[in-house]
Amino acid sequence: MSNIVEIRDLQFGYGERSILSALDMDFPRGKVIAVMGGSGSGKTTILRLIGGQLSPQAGTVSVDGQVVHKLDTAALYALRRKMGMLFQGGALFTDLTAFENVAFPLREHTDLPPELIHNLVLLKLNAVGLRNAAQLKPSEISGGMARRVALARAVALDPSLIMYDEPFAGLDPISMGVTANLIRQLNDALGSTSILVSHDIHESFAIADYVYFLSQGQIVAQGTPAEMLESTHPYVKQFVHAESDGPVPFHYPGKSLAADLGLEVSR
Ligand SMILES: Nc1ncnc2c1ncn2[C@@H]1O[C@H](COP(=O)(O)OP(=O)(O)OP(=O)(O)O)[C@@H](O)[C@H]1O
Repeated sequence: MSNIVEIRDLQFGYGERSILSALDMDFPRGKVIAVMGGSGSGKTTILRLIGGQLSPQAGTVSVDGQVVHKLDTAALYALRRKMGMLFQGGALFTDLTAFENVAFPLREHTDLPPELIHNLVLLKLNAVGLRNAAQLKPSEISGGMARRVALARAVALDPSLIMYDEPFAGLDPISMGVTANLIRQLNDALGSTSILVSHDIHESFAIADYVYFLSQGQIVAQGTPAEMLESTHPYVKQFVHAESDGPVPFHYPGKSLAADLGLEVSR
């Protein structure tokens, strides 16, 4: 099957509040796919549905040909083993060294002998340029380096699907570029598929093969980064060119300013 993840006619809400509706998305194998949209548009919720932390009210999410919400606990656990996840903020265990952080999933999910774990961890740290920082703790490295350790940890088990939730948040421009390039390199070196949830147009467009734009729980535009840069869709234009007003209004809806200032002429 050419798509590692397929979302079909998906409906999801928290309680009564609908978050995603009639959602269809494809994530082809080997690609880096960006899911973009404003705060609260439902991006993280999509990752949680793919990871099976949430179940849809209707429709399906399939990963590797299996409908996620129909799996029993053992099958879901086995599927999750194929997924790597970089959570928002990419929090590391603060009292463990970079080495121990990356070793953690290997010790948790495999019975590999210690020498092999040792070598695998050094290879992962080497891939993110931090082999020589193996014995440092998060408080002893920069935020950008910590994010790279978190990347190494996310790919420790050679996942076939890697999900990144806002991997560029809080990084300086140089670290952002380094992180973006690493996401692409790790994807291609491992032959995996990456889903990148981000607000950051510049970094995401630089490495993504395909982009989905999500607004109010629906896909409003999709295509290659080049196609999205040329798009005349009002939401995409507002997002890509960082315009303050457009389909996403600058003003929180409500009374007009004139009404609030008592200047509205009554007819
Ligand atoms: N556990 C929850 N219970 C109720 N509502 C929630 C819960 N988690 C998220 N929401 C709401 O669902 C909506 C979508 O949230 P989600 O985190 O998927 O958005 P997002 O696009 O990832 O936003 P951001 O970029 O700000 O992280 C938001 O309005 C949020 O307030």
